[in-house]
Amino acid sequence: MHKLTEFTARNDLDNELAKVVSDILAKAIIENGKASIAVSGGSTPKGFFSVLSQSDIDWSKVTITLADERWVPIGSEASNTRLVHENLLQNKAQKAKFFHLKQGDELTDETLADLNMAARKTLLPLDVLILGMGEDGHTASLFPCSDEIASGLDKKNDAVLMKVQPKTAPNQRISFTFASLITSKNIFLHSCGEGKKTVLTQALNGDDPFEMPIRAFLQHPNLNTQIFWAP
Ligand SMILES: O=C(O)[C@H](O)[C@@H](O)[C@H](O)[C@H](O)COP(=O)(O)O
Repeated sequence: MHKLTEFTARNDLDNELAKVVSDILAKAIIENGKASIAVSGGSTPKGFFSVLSQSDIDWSKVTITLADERWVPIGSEASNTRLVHENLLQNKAQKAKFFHLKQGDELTDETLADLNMAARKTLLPLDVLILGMGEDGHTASLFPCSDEIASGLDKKNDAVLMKVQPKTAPNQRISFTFASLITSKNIFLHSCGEGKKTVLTQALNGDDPFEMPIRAFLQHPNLNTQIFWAP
C-alpha cells in the first residue's frame, strides 16, 4: 500500500516532510523516551536534512542511522555518513546520536555480525524510515542487479544488515534488509524530478519486486509507504 503526495516545489516537500518526521520523532520520545530514524543517501535529501536539522525536538534522545552505506572512507565524496554529518547532524540535530554502519576498514563477517547485533538491539523497530529510489528502482542498497537481491528481499531473512556488491553502482555496500526495514513504524519514499516520476509510475504499474525492489515496499499489503514527490 502507498499514499502519493505531489508537491509543486522541492522546498515545500522538504518543509512538510521535515514537519511530519519531527512530529513523529517528538511523539516517540514522549512515548518511549527515545526515537530512531534511518535516512537514505544520494543527492535528493540534502534540503530535507537541512530543514529537519532545525526542528526543535530533544535530539539527544534520537538515534540517526542510514538505510545503507557505501563501504568507503567517511571523508569520501561517496560517503553517506559524510552527507549526513554535513547536512543533518547540524544545528539543533547536532545533539543526536549517530549509529555508524561504516565501522573499520574491511566489512568482514565478524564486523557484519557485530553490526547486526548492535542494530537489532539499539535501532529496531525504527520510528522513521526515509527511502530513496534509484533510476533502476533500487532502494537502500537493494539493487535488482545484485546477486544478493533474493536474500535482500526475503521476508524470512532474519539478518538486519547485509553486504551487497551491486553490479551497476560503485563500491561495496552495507544495507538493511527488506525484512528489517518493514518493521519500521513510519516509512517514507522521498524522490524528486521528472525522471524519477517516470520510474515511480513504472514501479506502481508493475508487481515484480525483483525487477524494481522499491515495489516490495509500495505494494506490501500491511505497509502504508508515504511517497513524497516534487519536480
Ligand atoms: O546509497 C545510496 O545511493 C542510497 O541509499 C540510494 O538508495 C539512493 O537513495 C538512491 O540511489 C537515490 O539516489 P539520488 O537521491 O541520488 O537519486
